[in-house]
Amino acid sequence: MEGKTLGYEQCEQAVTWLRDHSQHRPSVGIVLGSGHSALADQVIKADIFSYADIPHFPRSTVPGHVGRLVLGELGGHTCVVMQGRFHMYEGYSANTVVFPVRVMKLLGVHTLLLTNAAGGLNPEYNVGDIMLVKDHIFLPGLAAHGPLVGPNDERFGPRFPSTSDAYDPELRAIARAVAKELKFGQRLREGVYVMEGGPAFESVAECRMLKLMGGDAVGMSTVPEVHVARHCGIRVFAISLITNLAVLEFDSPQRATHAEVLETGQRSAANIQQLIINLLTCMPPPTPSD
Ligand SMILES: O=P(O)(O)O[C@H]1O[C@H](CO)[C@@H](O)[C@H]1O
Ligand SMILES: Nc1nc2[nH]cnc2c(=O)[nH]1
Repeated sequence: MEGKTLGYEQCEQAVTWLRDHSQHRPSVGIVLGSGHSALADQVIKADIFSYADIPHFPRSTVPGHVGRLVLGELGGHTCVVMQGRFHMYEGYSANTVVFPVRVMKLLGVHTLLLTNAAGGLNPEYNVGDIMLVKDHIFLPGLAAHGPLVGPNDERFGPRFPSTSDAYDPELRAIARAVAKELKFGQRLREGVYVMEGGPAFESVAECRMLKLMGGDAVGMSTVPEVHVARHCGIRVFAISLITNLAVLEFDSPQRATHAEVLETGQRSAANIQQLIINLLTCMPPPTPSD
């Protein structure tokens, strides 16, 4: 496990560097999941930085995560877009995984949109469906392997944040309306995302357990970022692209592969991009209580 703690001062140093290198002052953050990098190509007046050049930023090690931060305009908002995220299974601590979200906060971001690739646990789901995340089960977090474990820095937020209201209902309602306009029909779902640690895909018994627990989709990311965003008062919206179906039958020949995850991501790129850009176009600023 990589051990350096990235705190407020390191966030400030990254922010100073970004402000020195870009005129953009983003109010919306976007984190792109496995195979979703192409959305960043839609950003206009883009300033593009390799993670390797930004102070304290970790490196992307997973195929489908390009490793660049893009600042510019998208859907009428000034955005900072992560073309690739970090995962705990890469050997990064939870604190490191969420560093960019805290940098976003200090950059002035008030709303965070997250995408991920996930396996469908809900038997009604099909590959290519898009699930609005309405809640999560944070398996590592329940065992105190989350980004808020350790000394609490009150400059970011309180010791005991609530998470029962993590996924903004107003943004989900707008996304439902946008999906209707785009004629997504049954491909638009709303459900519970389970985060497990990875990197192994689940066994059959594990998939059955996660489904019984109330999970609709399973992945290896997103919730650490959500915890930290909510801790520092950022409004959150998240979607899962169902890239594969969880294997729920013993002796099934079906296997999850990262290649299938990336292929489905490519095939569904246009839908994800339309949904996010139209959501941004319709998105009001947050109310003062957010
Ligand atoms: O959650 P994102 O980053 O989209 O990626 C998902 O896809 C990868 C597995 O194929 C894992 O990293 C899983 O978390
Ligand atoms: N854990 C997990 N992560 C995924 N990411 C994309 N598909 C899957 C999956 O089936 N399981």
